[in-house]
Amino acid sequence: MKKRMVWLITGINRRMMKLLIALALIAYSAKFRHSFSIVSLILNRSLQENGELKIEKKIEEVGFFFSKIIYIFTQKYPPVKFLSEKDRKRILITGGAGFVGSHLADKLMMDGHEVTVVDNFFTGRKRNVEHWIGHENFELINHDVVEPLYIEVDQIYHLASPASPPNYMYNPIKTLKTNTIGTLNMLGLAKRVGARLLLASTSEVYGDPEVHPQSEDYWGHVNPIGPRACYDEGKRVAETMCYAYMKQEGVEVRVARIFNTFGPRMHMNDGRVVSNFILQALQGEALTVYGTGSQTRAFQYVSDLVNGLVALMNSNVSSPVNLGNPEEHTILEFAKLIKNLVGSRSQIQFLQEAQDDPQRRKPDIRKAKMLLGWDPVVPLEEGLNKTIHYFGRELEYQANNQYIPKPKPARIKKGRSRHNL
Ligand SMILES: O=C(O)[C@H]1O[C@H](OP(=O)(O)OP(=O)(O)OC[C@H]2O[C@@H](n3ccc(=O)[nH]c3=O)[C@H](O)[C@@H]2O)[C@H](O)[C@@H](O)[C@@H]1O
Repeated sequence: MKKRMVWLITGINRRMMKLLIALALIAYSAKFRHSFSIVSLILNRSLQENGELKIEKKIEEVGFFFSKIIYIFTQKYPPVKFLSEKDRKRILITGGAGFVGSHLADKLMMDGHEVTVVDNFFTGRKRNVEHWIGHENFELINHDVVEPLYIEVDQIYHLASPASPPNYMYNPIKTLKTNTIGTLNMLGLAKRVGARLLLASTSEVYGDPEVHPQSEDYWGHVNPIGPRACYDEGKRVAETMCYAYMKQEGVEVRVARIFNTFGPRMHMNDGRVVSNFILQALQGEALTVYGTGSQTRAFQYVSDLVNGLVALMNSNVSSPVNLGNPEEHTILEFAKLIKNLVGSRSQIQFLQEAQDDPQRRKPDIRKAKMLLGWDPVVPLEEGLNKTIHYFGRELEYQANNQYIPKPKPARIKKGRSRHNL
């Protein structure tokens, strides 16, 4: 009997507690007095008409309604698709806090996958992925791929490496380690967990090409001991490693040869031509053209590249595929275009030509078109305007933080060997 009484009292208390908590929650979440008075009205009427159970039900309903509204208004992440367990993949992006990696992370997250970003923040930045931090499908790991990594994943996008010439030349040994040991580690991981690996290779494997435009069957023209070799040769051996793991261990590999890419989230001090010219034009400084400016490049917007990477990863094409926009321009034309789009009065200044600078570069993308159904769709000017807008905002941000970045010149770190190899 005593036991039953205790049970009854605690039962009532539980119910009362629930009631009080629900009321407190509603009062807190409704925030606005007006909404709160409506809630009280509903509650008062219910109190008179129904018994305690009905009130409780009503409170739960109202509470649920408000929590839904609050969820909608306080949702801090970009919208994410729901994928069933069967379709949802666990995806690792090495270098995922970098320029391309962070855009890829956005796409895969919004498509509903579970994304793990690994970055050593050498050129990547937390700011690029901060909008996902705390999301249940997202994880950010501060890790250098030169060290082994032990996680369970289905797909690996291996992007980790500095990609801008001044950055990769800054510490060539580290660039080599990242592209060789780092790639071996990721292939080892892919083998252990049965994941598919996509290597972000580069148009630089073609070196200073003697064939124009460059198709995937061209073997390239690379100086193995020049200043760019740490990157060119590092990526070439990374490709070799992929195919060794494929043949010997049965690892599924995909190799994307990425041509010049630009867009928001390029680092202000990146040192590549797009960021340098935009920054110079916005700050009214001279646009620095290396050499005569007659060397050519073809620039693709980052969203096109990301779509190509995902299409390649999910295709059955294991041989290398070029991803780039074939619209070719001289660097001088490009300087004039950016100056016009910014509406800048900057001069154009001709500086010494960079050593081993590829003279002509343009992708042959017939393979990607045919096998992936992929084609770049963002026009150059549209992409540039978006990038200019982004850099304008970045300059404001930096100014508020009392830091005005300068475009990075193409030179090797002070104190290191300056021998011209
Ligand atoms: O943008 C990219 O995605 C590519 O950038 C670099 O390749 P590169 O073509 O040398 O890129 P930039 O440094 O942007 O140079 C492009 C051209 O502009 C010239 N340049 C660069 C910077 C500058 O201030 N002025 C200037 O005239 C360079 O000499 C070069 O001829 C990387 O090596 C590639 O891996 C990467 O894929």
